[in-house]
Amino acid sequence: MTAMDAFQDHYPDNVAHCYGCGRLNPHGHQIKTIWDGDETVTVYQPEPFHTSVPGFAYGGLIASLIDCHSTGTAAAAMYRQEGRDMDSLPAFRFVTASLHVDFLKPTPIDAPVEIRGRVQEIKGRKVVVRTEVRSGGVLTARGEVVAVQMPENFGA
Ligand SMILES: CCCCCCCCCCCCCCCC(=O)SCCNC(=O)CCNC(=O)[C@H](O)C(C)(C)COP(=O)(O)OP(=O)(O)OC[C@H]1O[C@@H](n2cnc3c(N)ncnc32)[C@H](O)[C@@H]1OP(=O)(O)O
Repeated sequence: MTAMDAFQDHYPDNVAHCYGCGRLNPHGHQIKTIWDGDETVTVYQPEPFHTSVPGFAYGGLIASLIDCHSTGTAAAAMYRQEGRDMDSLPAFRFVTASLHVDFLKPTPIDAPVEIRGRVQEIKGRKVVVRTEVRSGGVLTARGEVVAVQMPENFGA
């Protein structure tokens, strides 16, 4: 892994189709998240069709960015805690158990959105990630995600 590889670049192909973060989903957001010290960062440029009120981004987009930024952060944090390379096996795979978003101000659609995350807690199979969303340096949303390692029988 190089310093600027995104976490999502290391997702195995069989879990790389997520609408928010899968690099193999041509219709998805394909977000890219990296470490910046103890924080994780995603920068995303909304598209004109992500409109809510004209000029502003749809809240569901913001929630989606927080969601996948946080599950990626959870995986990266577990690798970091264990001192393991993100391509090493067994792979850490996280899904969202809980997603909480506070929308503080409208998020402009015509400027890049920056999501910054911090790991609040790692306990067993659970990682809690807190995020802040900014546009042009202005805080527009806050998020908290509980991410849980995907069980073997996921979806059964
Ligand atoms: C990087 C290199 C490669 C890595 C490779 C990565 C691949 C990365 C995969 C890509 C994918 C992306 C994913 C995108 C984000 C989605 O969009 S994921 C899709 C939406 N989410 C889902 O469909 C999940 C559906 N829910 C479930 O399957 C199950 O409820 C869950 C989440 C697996 C949890 O079930 P469980 O395993 O039975 O959990 P359980 O043992 O009861 O609880 C474990 C802990 O979590 C807590 N918890 C469970 N549910 C909740 C809840 N709803 N609220 C709060 N806490 C909860 C429990 O309290 C417990 O905490 P502690 O008591 O230990 O403190």
